[in-house]
Amino acid sequence: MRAAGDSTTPVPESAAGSPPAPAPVIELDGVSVSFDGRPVLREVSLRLAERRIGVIGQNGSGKSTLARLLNGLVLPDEGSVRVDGLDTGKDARRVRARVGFVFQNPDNQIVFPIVSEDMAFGLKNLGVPKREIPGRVTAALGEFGIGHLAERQAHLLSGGEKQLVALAAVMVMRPSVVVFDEPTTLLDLRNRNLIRDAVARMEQSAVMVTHDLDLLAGFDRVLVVHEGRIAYDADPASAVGWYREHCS
Ligand SMILES: Nc1ncnc2c1ncn2[C@@H]1O[C@H](COP(=O)(O)OP(=O)(O)OP(=O)(O)O)[C@@H](O)[C@H]1O
Repeated sequence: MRAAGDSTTPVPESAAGSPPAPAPVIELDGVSVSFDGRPVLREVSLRLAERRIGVIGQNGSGKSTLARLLNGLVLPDEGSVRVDGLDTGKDARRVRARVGFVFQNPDNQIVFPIVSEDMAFGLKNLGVPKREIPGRVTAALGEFGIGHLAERQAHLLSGGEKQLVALAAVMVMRPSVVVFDEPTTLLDLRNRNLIRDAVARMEQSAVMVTHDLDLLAGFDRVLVVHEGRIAYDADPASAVGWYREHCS
């Protein structure tokens, strides 16, 4: 087990050359969640402050529910979740501005027909001045090497292109942490590697739920969720080793 904040991974430099802001602190305190009276997460307490955190575990163990708690998509039945001190239930808007969420299926996330319109919509909602929006959209698409998709119809893109657009649409909002729920499940090897490399380059913090254990190489910390509890919490090699031994 390791304490939060003892990462030894070098912190990436931002595009401007200045070090990024410190990773936000996410605190879960005695969190339990049930669906239809069935417990899914049980008394989970965690302090998450590392830049790269993986979440692994068997199907149905509670990983997505844990991920959704982090930006208030799911609220705890008991206990609390705080992001830099903001309660995910009471301060939902401010929490969502800090914590972006990339869904497994980008179709759940892309709303507007044209890629640039979809990205602009999120910025308008955030209250970003109109004159700044095109520049931010262009920069975010360029960051992921998909500037050429700006005027394309989102629903006609390939699965990998859609996933990159969904990631850019979250990143354009400049969250300080991005939660990924199985972002590579629908992708071929090339696009899976594109996502892996994009995540590695991100200056923001990332929490990633995945069954693709190789994605977690170089992460600071990996949580193993088992039957609704954090069964193991360690560096990637130890956590993956524990998971293989106890959960296969
Ligand atoms: N909104 C919901 N309503 C009812 N049950 C739910 C809901 N969300 C999740 N569950 C149930 O909670 C349990 C945990 O689901 P969760 O999606 O968190 O698991 P997971 O570890 O992410 O699984 P997987 O690896 O299969 O994606 C499952 O039994 C699931 O059916």
